Amino acid sequence: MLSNSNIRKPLSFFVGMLVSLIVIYVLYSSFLINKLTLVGERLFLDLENTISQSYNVVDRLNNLGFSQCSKANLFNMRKEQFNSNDIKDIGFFKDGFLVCTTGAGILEKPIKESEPNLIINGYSIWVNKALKTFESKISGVLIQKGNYNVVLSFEGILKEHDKNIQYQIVARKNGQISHLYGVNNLFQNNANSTEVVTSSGFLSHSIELCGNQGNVCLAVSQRNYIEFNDVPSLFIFLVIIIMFFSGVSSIHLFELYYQYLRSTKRRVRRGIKNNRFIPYYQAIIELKSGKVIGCELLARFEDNMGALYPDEFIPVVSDLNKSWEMTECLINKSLEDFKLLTSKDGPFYLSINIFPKDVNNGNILKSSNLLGDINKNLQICFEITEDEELNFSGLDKVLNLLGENNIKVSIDDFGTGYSNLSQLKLLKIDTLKIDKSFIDEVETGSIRSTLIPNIVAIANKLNANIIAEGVENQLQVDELMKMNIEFCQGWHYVKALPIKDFKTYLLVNSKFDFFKR
Ligand SMILES: Nc1nc2c(ncn2[C@@H]2O[C@H](COP(=O)(O)O[C@H]3[C@@H](O)[C@H](n4cnc5c(=O)[nH]c(N)nc54)O[C@@H]3COP(=O)(O)O)[C@@H](O)[C@H]2O)c(=O)[nH]1
Repeated sequence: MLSNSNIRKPLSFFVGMLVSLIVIYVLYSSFLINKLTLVGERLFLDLENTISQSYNVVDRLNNLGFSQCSKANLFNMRKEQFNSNDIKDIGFFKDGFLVCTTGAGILEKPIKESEPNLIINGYSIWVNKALKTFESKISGVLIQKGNYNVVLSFEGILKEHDKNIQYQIVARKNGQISHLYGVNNLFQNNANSTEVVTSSGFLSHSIELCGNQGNVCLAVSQRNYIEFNDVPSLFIFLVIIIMFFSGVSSIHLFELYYQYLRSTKRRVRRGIKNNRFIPYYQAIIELKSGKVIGCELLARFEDNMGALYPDEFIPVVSDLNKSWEMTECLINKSLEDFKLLTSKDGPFYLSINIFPKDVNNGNILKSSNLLGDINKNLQICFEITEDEELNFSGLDKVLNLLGENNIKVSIDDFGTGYSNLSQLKLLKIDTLKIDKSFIDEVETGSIRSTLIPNIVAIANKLNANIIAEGVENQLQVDELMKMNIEFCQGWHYVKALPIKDFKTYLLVNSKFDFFKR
């Protein structure tokens, strides 16, 4: 599905938009939670100050020791109220009756003290108490101790804070919640201590926290986007713009990722890991008789994205320094392919391409583990290309390996690279493979083809066989035979085949056979 760009691009655009929407939501939510936490903590500090100031006022007045609602007593009560922002009224009690208040003065009819809603730290608290001195039209929070009470309003504290935020102040005693001020039921009883507890819904966020003793708690909540109340369209416009750009960038990012997924480098790396290399075999023919005498192993690669040509993957394998891994995988597979080969006509010549770098770095020595117990009808030949100079520092060991395992050596693409005669002599070369570029147009006497007799002369000096590569027609066959070339391979005879087809080819064109399993 992803290989179809008509689907891939809209899909990645949509995914990019969705991801950016989620990111916007998460970022905006965490911004709101942080903001609410800051507001809540500051508010709670103000709240605690207000309450403790009220306690102090009540304590200070009690300490003055008035027993009557005298002028001096009222004066002191009014002075305390004047000095406070949050105390709206102060009352004086005598024998359980409210006898005067700063707001109403001396009451004609004293008011009987009722049961408090809560008692915290010895202070009685009335919640949302309708004040009789104001004909029950005003309610407030009352705090009383000894002969004095104060009427508190939290409005002052809350007024200073953000209008877009909702608050609830509650008192909590024995697990029972009493609403003190603000929006009812905002506090969900999630907080137990001064630790801020946050909760998020899809469209709103809230925090809760309580005082040291957990008696007074605060809930603060804000609906998402409320800040944009004045300009909701601006907010929506901004979100859409961000989503659009994310969608477009995600198309580009995904295309880059898709290219990476399909890159030859990644496919080859995975191919090495998963043994994706398949041996194909191209027959080597004796020109005189037309008989098959062996084959060259040629690597093929296929994965779920399709096939890669050797010219694409061979350089990448080399760049990734995975040449030996690939060769090892192919040797193992081909030894298995030819395990049951039988011969009535001499050994079967199996030519395996080896990267020059694996000769230079000694990786080739690892092949002795693979070649220990192979079919005796096989004559293994390591084919080394001329495209890289051989470094002979480890030659002794390489020669030992070749000797011990009866492995022959051929030089591939001869005439195009770095080989020199003394090196070839040292390696005891068995075969020179003449590069296809010499064979092309041999029938018309191309300039390059006129060099073939020189290669034949070198091979004679080395006592080596010659295989002509890339033979494509009978005219070339005729010319090569005239030049005393004995062996060849090329599409004129057969292309490289997978083992199943190559077996059939062998059965028809040679005396080699396979035991039936
Ligand atoms: N180190 C390794 N190199 C390998 C291995 N397998 C392949 N190769 C190298 O990759 C190059 C390309 O190989 P490939 O595409 O397999 O081509 C080979 C033949 O298919 C092609 N050929 C053979 N006959 C003809 C022909 O008549 N006409 C024509 N146009 N092409 C023909 O030539 C390639 C054989 O090359 P060579 O190895 O030089 O004999 C190539 O350089 C391979 O060497 C591997 O396992 N390891």
